[in-house]
Amino acid sequence: MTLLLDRVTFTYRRRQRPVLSQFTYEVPAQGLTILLGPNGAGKSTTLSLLAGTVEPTAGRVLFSDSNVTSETREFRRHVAWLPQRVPTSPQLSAREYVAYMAWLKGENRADAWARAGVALEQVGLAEQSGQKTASLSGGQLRRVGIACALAHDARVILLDEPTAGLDPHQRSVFRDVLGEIAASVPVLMSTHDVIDLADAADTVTLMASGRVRHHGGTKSFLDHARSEAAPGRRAESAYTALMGLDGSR
Ligand SMILES: Nc1ncnc2c1ncn2[C@@H]1O[C@H](COP(=O)(O)OP(=O)(O)OP(=O)(O)O)[C@@H](O)[C@H]1O
Repeated sequence: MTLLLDRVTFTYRRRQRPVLSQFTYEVPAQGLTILLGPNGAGKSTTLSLLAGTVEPTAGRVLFSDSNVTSETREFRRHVAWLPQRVPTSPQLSAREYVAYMAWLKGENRADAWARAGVALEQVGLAEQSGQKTASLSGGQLRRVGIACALAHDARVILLDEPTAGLDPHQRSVFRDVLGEIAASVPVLMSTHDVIDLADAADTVTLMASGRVRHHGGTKSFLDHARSEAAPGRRAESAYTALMGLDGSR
């Protein structure tokens, strides 16, 4: 599996300056990659382009060497995508909703229903699976969205700030789930939870102003931390140093 942006330029309507310009980025083919960066860095735009939900102004999005814009159906079957705002159907129960999304991704009805049950269990929502999505909390809805990403045969999983709105316990549950999933399917996720997740990631990509500022294994990211940083603060310290927020750039 390869999924990449090849010299992509992207400009939002009614904006003059492109958010991304001649931007090339390949999703690492294995493990968990976290996409870090300040607000407005271009993380969501990058993920939306990789997910095929927006089209580049110029350049190509390639999935296993096929141009995504021309192979959209096949591509959507194999790419799981959780946007920042999880779209739901309030009249459906959590399980019906997840099963419906899996069916849209090409699972047959029986498999979609079975997989929805397993995915909701994975995200700790087994007890709420019969509840209408309209009655779920924001954090629970986010977990329903994560379950949708897990309920079909994805070859790559893209998650835009999946931990936003989760309480500390659920964040740690999610981290464990993610570790299990990323062992077999590559996962790229954006996050602001640097401290929580940098240690769990295999690869860290740091974006700023539409460019990759740092990309590499987690160790090489953490090596940028100040030597006096406490063990629990190394990721934050590395982020600060690489962003030049400590006056080093
Ligand atoms: N729908 C839109 N229309 C116009 N401009 C947009 C739109 N969405 C994002 N932008 C702009 O594009 C730039 C990149 O935004 P993007 O959401 O990709 O950043 P981000 O790194 O995901 O930020 P955050 O951490 O706040 O989610 C920002 O300047 C933002 O204001």
